[in-house]
Amino acid sequence: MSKPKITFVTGNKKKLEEVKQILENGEELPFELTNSKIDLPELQGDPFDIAREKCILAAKAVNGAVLTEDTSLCFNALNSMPGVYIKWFLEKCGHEGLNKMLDGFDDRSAYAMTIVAYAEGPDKEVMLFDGRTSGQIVRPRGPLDFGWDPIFEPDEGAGKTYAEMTKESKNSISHRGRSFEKVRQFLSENGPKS
Ligand SMILES: O=P(O)(O)OP(=O)(O)OP(=O)(O)OC[C@H]1O[C@@H](n2cnc3c(O)ncnc32)[C@H](O)[C@@H]1O
Ligand SMILES: [Mg+2]
Repeated sequence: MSKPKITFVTGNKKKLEEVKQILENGEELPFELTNSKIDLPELQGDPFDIAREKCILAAKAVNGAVLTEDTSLCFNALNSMPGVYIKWFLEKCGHEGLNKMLDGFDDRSAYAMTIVAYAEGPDKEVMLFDGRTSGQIVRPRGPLDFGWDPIFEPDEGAGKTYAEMTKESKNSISHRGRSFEKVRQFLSENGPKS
């Protein structure tokens, strides 16, 4: 019997790579994860409201079970900004600009947060799963191929930035790893039935 499908809707291929690794690591999943590259609108406001709205749009577009996720990078000295707007700050200001934003402060601490949203279909209840990792904003170190990884040094990363860590190490302590572990637990009991 074929497994029920869940579509992970994201326009970001690095996210997709990590999510596949996180979910494929460990016990076999009772569903098949497929991907759709629909670029969903970047909504504004409270991160949990954004995650919920994005998932509703994705479930309508796919007309089936979907996962979506939103990732924020929150600077404590700036009362959690840029937060959900990190995509635009990174694009416009770069790693150096993000660092400079904190140069007037003693506190360079930050946290990364992923909120995953799941809906079994359009008009179904949306479930949210969050994961957080605390760290420091540092001058860029390591490969430049995924977003702000080179400037985020997690407190549990033995002094390495996310970019300097292996994928396995990053996933084991990351905002995304933590949120998708909750998703795995939930879906192994409550996932779609074929
Ligand atoms: O289609 P979606 O899933 O929304 O993909 P996106 O790239 O638009 O992603 P977000 O809206 O969640 O914006 C988050 C920004 O942070 C970046 N990002 C997300 N996760 C990251 C991670 O684990 N490490 C570094 N950068 C990350 C990502 O490239 C974006 O610039
Ligand atoms: Mg986005």
